[in-house]
Amino acid sequence: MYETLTAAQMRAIEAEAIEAGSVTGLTLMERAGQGVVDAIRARWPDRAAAPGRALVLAGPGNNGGDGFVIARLLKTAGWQVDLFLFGSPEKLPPDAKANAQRWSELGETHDLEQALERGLDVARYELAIDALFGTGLTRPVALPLPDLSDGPAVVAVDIPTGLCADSGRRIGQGALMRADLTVTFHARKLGHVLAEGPAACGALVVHDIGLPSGGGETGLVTPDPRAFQKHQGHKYGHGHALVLSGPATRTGAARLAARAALRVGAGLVTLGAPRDAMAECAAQLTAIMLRDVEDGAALTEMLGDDRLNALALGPGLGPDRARDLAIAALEARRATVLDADALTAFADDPDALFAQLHPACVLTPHGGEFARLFPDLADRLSAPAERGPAYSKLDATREAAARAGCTVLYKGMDTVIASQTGAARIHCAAYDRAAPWLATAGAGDVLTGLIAGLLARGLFPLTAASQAAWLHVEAARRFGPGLIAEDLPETLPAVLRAQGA
Ligand SMILES: NC(=O)C1=CN([C@@H]2O[C@H](COP(=O)(O)OP(=O)(O)OC[C@H]3O[C@@H](n4cnc5c(N)ncnc54)[C@H](OP(=O)(O)O)[C@@H]3O)[C@@H](O)[C@H]2O)[C@@H](O)CC1
Ligand SMILES: [K+]
Repeated sequence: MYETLTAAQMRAIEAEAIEAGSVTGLTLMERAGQGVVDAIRARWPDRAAAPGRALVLAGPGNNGGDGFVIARLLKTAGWQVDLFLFGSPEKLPPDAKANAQRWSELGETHDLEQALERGLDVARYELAIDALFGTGLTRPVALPLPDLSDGPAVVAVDIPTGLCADSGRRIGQGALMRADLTVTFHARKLGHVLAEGPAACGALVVHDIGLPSGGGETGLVTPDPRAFQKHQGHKYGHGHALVLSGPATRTGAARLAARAALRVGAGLVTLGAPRDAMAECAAQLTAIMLRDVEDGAALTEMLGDDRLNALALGPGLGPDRARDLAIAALEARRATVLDADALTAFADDPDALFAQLHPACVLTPHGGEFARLFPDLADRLSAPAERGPAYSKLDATREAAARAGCTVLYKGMDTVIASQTGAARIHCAAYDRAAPWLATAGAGDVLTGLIAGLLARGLFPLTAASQAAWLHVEAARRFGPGLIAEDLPETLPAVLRAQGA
């Protein structure tokens, strides 16, 4: 699992290494600047081989200090470099000031605000370095920054200026410098993987500057093959998932979920459908079993069979059936995934749901469902972020999980999974995990089924939800263009095989 850091955690790691005497701030800054120049060379070898004009925008802190290092290294490599500083050279912190001094032996330091007033002609540059603000950004950037979108290749040092490193949100209505390439140091920050981060960063490179690992608390989900491997044994040894279906003509969502649960390795999967939907479901199912579950009372009776060890309900149920079944399901205290209508059904009284949830449950809301159950958290998340560190999707999901008393998987390109104990993971479907074809009808139902299947196999809720999120995206990436929800369970065998399952 890759760790992600907050700005404060990154500062603490850096300070500890410097205090221990293992490295100096100046060395770290040099390594950071060198890392950016190396990444530029790797990404644009043609431009690096025939260096043109480069624009370096440096800020008043150590991000600006990195900018001075980069200006020097680019100039030494043959680029014509123009450097503009926001703020005064005398007020730079010590390491940045030392690098400003070294730069002054090679080129001039122009005043950025004056240049912007006069009008900065960005079209003359092939490369622009954004070293204005990094992890130290705490308030909106009050600068009329030039639009670089049609001009030079833009490289953000550490994080695009204007983005909060802890939330990936834009601070205020201030400027946001979108980059083609972002080079960060030591580890990803939360802002690279949440909210607007991935869209603003372009490609992301993490450059090692020789700091010890550890210090972060939220990891990015990576596959755990042990979660997928199937040990020898009877089918009942791999669990029995029950997926509840909606009425006739609305059974597709539950059937998709059931198929995903079976493909991910649950020993048995049963679809529980109301009487009017039995014929429709029977015509569609083979390996998946079918039982008549008319209402909550019927479900309670059925759950007398304790081999049914994981439930999935929500997709296609309709709110009334969803509420009735959810109450019965939660009373039975089984591992249970609640999605879609099973969340919306409690929009008028979320506390009634929270009172019944227990630690073996997983809620899988998308943005709208999250707002219905946790309106105050959603409001905080959508209110403009005036200061950094801003309230993040990670903060909101953690609070939601604590309130619900169970695991919450808050869907999105930046899926956040948190348990009621505060443990959390992020699955970022961007950069080398981008899965644009996953935005398709029914994909969420498949995710519900994957979680239920892994719960049936005995995984803990946080692990089941995290690994399901990874499998879901991996299947979409493997299938690629033209993907529809039905393809996801069918692509799973190849995904699992590749993971050594
Ligand atoms: N940590 C590490 O290991 C390494 C870090 N390195 C580099 O250092 C960067 C972090 O440096 P940093 O802490 O000096 O912060 P940075 O982003 O340069 O901001 C500077 C100051 O600006 C201020 N300020 C804030 N918002 C503002 C606004 N809107 N408008 C005006 N001013 C504003 C605020 O000060 P304030 O005014 O609030 O006192 C803030 O402190 C990091 O991103 C990386 O590039 C590398 O060298 C390698 C090792
Ligand atoms: K920056």
